[in-house]
Amino acid sequence: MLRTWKTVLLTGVFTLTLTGTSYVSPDLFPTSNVSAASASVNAPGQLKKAETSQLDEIIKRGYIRVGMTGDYKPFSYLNPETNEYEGFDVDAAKELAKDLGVEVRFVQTTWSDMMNDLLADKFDIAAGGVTRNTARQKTAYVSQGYITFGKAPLVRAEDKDKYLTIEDINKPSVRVGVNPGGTNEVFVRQYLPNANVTVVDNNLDIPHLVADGTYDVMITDTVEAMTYAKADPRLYAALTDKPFTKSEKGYMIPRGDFVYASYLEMWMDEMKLQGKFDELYKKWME
Ligand SMILES: O=C(O)C(=O)C[C@]1(C(=O)O)C=C[C@@H](O)C=C1
Repeated sequence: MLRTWKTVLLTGVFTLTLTGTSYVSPDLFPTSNVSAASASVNAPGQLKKAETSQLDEIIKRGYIRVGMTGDYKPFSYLNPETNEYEGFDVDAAKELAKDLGVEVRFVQTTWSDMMNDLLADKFDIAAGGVTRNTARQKTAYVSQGYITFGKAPLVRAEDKDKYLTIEDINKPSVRVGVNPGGTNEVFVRQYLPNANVTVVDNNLDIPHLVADGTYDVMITDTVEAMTYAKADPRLYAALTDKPFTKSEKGYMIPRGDFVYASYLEMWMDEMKLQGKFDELYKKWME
């Protein structure tokens, strides 16, 4: 389903860094948008005591609930044929569960709902290509990063030299497809106000709609652009070596739980130290 650009309402501001430039951009998850009911689950500023850590609850429960959108290759993909989640962060979540000695259960969310769903205790951790940013860190706990990437254009192969700057894209004649609620939309709203933008609810549709000529550009993360360009010769991932922005992916858990956060950080340190994230890069990104 397509939605017009004007129907999207996001509020608030946060600061991002565009290669060498500081700028202000809409906040994806402003604290004011968090409903009172969900915020009371673990409201900002409310510190949990070590003995009530969510880490213990997960272990006692016997499974960890991992929130994912399933629409973002190669990090998380809900395969409609098998109804199973696949991807880098699906494998990482299974490793996390193994390390905890519990089962893993995936809970579907959307980029627009992810923060509220986390605060409403629908899952224990948000994963699947979540971009680290200080806006999110104000409301949840965002882990260390595990991969660096940037925003760049995914275009048709025949247009490989056509959309190499913001100015090339920011024109009424350029049709841009973007998913709602994530950092792609933040970027497009901030930098491409003059482009002909359509918000496409299903992120998985956009690369195909670029390939078939419905849109000219998908602004997305370099990792995703490369995945689609590799799978479809009609597509080209531009500027992968010098993207418009630079960010990292991480995981989000409720804030104020020192025991759970420390565990997550040590598990990530170990994933790096033991080369397990490297194995996942090779499997999903090379
Ligand atoms: O919001 C985020 O953290 C994301 O990185 C998710 C996001 C986005 O920016 O919209 C990233 C790329 C995908 O195409 C879809 C979702």
